[in-house]
Amino acid sequence: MGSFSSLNSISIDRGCILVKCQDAIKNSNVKRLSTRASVTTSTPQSLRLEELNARKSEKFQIGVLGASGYTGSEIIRLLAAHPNFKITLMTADRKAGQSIGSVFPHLVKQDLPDLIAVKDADFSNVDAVFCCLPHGTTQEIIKGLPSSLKIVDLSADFRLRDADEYEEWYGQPHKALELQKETVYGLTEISRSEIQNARLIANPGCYPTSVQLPLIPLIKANLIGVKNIIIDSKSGVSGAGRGAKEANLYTEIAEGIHSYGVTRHRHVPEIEQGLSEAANSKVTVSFTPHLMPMSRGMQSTIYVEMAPGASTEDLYEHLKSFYEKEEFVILLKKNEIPHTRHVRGSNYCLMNVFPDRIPGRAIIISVIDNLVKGASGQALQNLNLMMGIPENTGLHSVALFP
Ligand SMILES: NC(=O)C1=CN([C@@H]2O[C@H](COP(=O)(O)OP(=O)(O)OC[C@H]3O[C@@H](n4cnc5c(N)ncnc54)[C@H](OP(=O)(O)O)[C@@H]3O)[C@@H](O)[C@H]2O)C=CC1
Ligand SMILES: CC(=O)N[C@@H](CCC(=O)OP(=O)(O)O)C(=O)O
Repeated sequence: MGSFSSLNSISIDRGCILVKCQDAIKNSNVKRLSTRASVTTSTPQSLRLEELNARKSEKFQIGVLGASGYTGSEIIRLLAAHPNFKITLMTADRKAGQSIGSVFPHLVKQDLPDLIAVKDADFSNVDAVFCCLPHGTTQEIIKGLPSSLKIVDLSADFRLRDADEYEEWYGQPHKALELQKETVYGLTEISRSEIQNARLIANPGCYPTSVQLPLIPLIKANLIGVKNIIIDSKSGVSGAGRGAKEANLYTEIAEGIHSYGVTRHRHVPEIEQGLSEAANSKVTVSFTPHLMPMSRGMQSTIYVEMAPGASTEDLYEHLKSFYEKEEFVILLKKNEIPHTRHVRGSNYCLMNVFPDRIPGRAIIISVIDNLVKGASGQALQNLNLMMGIPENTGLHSVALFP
């Protein structure tokens, strides 16, 4: 087992002891899964430290299914600086048989295995996988994986709890309903304790992440009404994946805004599911997504009715206290406008609340990088939790600016 050479500081963060060490992990022997250490007042501190010291030096073998796509390559980029996760298996479909450097030249220097087809993959030494595959395909593949594997699924296949709703929005019956029952929806800041103990995570969609992070706390606190929520969202083109067709060509997207999914987009039921759970009643929303001429980034501008007597100041103060201790969700100073260029390449969600000209209404703006907090970054946050290591491991990169 590997070990840290020195222990510098200890802190307690969201129920976990964080141990900061000066040196990187020295050895890279592979250990299998372990659980997260929760702090209890009855636990002898010395024992806990030993356990955490051991855990911080553990290495886990990671598979990336769909490594030749945008979210797969983003996982590889993030794991390049991860001390505990080593990618030992990578799959592709049409690109199976190729090296990662031939598919993504920016990754040529990474020490990684070649891409293989899922059917040829040996999972016997793999501890956990990120599934970065198209929805529909994913459920069949996950069904065939060993039940010992921890899985973070970036597709939409396990996000909707209602099988009929899945069929209605995704146009085919769900084929792995038994797995659906054990799935935890991985909006990290909202469901942290369930995620820690989960085996299979449905990583949220990018639009639903940008919308639910501000709205769920406000709905739970009864500060906004659940009627007349209007969501106007904009996404970078990478949101459509690397296999995107004509509609995503440079000539179609550059120098313009492209609305799509008007009146019907498959993220509507996912957003409504999360908000309805927060409200304990059925919530419906108006949602229109747009493609913007940028590679990555996402903004949701959300128009809400405030609860009788509530003010934008109340909404602001509630979000401030709700996210005060969170590393990746940041409520900006009053009047500061969130911009997508301030989250490019980072796992941050920036948000703010503004008064509407119409009395009783408020405008909320939230921004994320669709490939990071909207996909691979949140997926890594979740797997860190599932493996019992600090949630922010490998997620320290600040935004690329300008
Ligand atoms: N892009 C984004 O911003 C976000 C995406 N997501 C979701 O994450 C998942 C991956 O998205 P993204 O990376 O953008 O998609 P890409 O189209 O960029 O990549 C898809 C990957 O899946 C592989 N693949 C395709 N079909 C099959 C198949 N039948 N069997 C096995 N492997 C297959 C591809 O291999 P090959 O290259 O060889 O064809 C590729 O590696 C999707 O479900 C997407 O909806 C979620 C949040 C945000
Ligand atoms: C720009 C663009 O095309 N975006 C995708 C959503 C990306 C995403 O989050 O998709 P999943 O739900 O599959 O994870 C879309 O609108 O379908």
